[in-house]
Amino acid sequence: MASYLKHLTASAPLPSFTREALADIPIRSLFENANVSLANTPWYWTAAAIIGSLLVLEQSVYRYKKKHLPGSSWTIPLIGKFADSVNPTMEGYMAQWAQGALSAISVFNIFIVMASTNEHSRKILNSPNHAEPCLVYSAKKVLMAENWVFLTGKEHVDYRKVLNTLFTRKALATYINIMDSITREHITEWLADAARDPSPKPIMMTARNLNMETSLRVFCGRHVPQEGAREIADKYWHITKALELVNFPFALPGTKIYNAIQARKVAMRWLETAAAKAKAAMAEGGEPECMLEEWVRVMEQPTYKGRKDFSNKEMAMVVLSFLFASQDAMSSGLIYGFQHLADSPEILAKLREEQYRVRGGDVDKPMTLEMIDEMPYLMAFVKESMRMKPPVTMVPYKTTKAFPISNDYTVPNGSMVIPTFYNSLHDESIYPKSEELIPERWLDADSSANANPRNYLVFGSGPHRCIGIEYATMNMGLVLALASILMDYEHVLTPESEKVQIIATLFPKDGCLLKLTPRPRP
Ligand code: HEM
Repeated sequence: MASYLKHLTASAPLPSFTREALADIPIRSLFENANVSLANTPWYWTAAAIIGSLLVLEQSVYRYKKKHLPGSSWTIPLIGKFADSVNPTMEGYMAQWAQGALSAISVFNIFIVMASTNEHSRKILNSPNHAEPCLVYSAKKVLMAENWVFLTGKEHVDYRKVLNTLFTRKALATYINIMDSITREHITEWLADAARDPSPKPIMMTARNLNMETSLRVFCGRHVPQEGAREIADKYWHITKALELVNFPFALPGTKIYNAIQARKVAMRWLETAAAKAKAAMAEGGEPECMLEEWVRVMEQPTYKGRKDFSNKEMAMVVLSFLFASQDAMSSGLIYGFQHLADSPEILAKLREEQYRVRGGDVDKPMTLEMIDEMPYLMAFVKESMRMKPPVTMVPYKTTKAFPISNDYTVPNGSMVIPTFYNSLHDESIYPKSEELIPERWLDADSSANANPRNYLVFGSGPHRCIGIEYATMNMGLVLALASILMDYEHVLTPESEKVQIIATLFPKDGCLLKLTPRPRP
């Protein structure tokens, strides 16, 4: 360290880049004489001068990049708004969005432009030549750098074409049987638990566990044994915690990232084995019963033109990416779905009426895609519930070149640029009474909600738009429908029920306390 500092004597002139950058800043006088020789100055003054210069440089670069955008006119040295991002709150985000269509912040010297309007958010999502998704820093370590989710441009488009075949209507028809039976098993367990202890309980983990088992079975079928499914579900929480927007960046033992990497290793072992077993099962013939088998079968078809040489590891990484992308968002959507229904008895009554009508009163009838087609109210509710509380409120992107995002502002290359969805989804001109839950707005073909699909950014937009939309909405609809005809559920309100907790996605702060009882059959 000492020798390093020795080389950095203040007798050296500041690099020209630095001088140019500093020329723009109001504290210029500090640097005007920066190239005077200080050869006789003690090293600690030299070090102090360098540190001081770097701190001033940090401020000036921030102000240079920020230009006229709203946002603090200076940034906290080194860490910036780190403290705010450790415990993000909806109120904090809303205050940021209220600053303007575009606003600036800096965290750990990463310059960030936040977009709060529909126009700017869509522009970011639909400008692949200027910006690409940048999952949180830890994501590459946790999901592995070679995972397809980190592909961009043509490579991404080609890979995604293959994966789109896993979400066709034919494939979804296979998955819905799995969803139906697993959901019924879980509801039976929930009711058995409630019979043993009728006190209200948060459904936070209950819903997460259901989603995890459903997804694992949909993706891997019988190829992940019960023991593996339990182990993945138990460890998965570590992955969720490591993927928060801001985290300690090094994978030292005991840190969230370290724990998440260990959890991923366990999951990958089971998922790779599942991919191998799915290939073997399809080689023996038979109809696909899960996504991995569907994938193998699609590749065998004569009409299939894409890649065929997917290794077990690659297939496992895709499943891992789906688990990662689905688990938190779908759980958030489901938990708010329960909360919204329990708090809106009129809506719940309409949803139940539709269920009994389409099922002819038979609550044991397994759900099919054709039945879902006849349940517009259910699906309108799911859509509206996520409009009110979008599970994902923002997705970080990074600029790959200078990005002229508006007439008077260009986001510098290498910045983070964040499209946000909340304002789009609560725009009073598109969604009148936007703070009210009104599923009917989606049932009227001429409503402003339906006339402006561009505003519905719950699943993003552009080349990286969510691949699992149909699967996610269908699963949420199915769970809420079955829960509503098989159970009565009462939401026990607490002072935290309306407060939002952000764990990557949004959740009610009290975890949504529900009191469950079996519902008499019609
Ligand atoms: C309610 C549930 C869900 C919500 C709200 C949601 C939301 C999102 C959003 C906002 C994005 C970013 C889009 C963009 O950058 O434009 C995304 C991407 C993605 N989602 Fe979802 N998602 C959900 C469920 C799922 C499920 C169930 C799966 C998998 C089966 C999934 C897989 C993915 C993948 C793989 C991507 C990245 C796509 C790409 O880069 O091409 N998501 N999702």
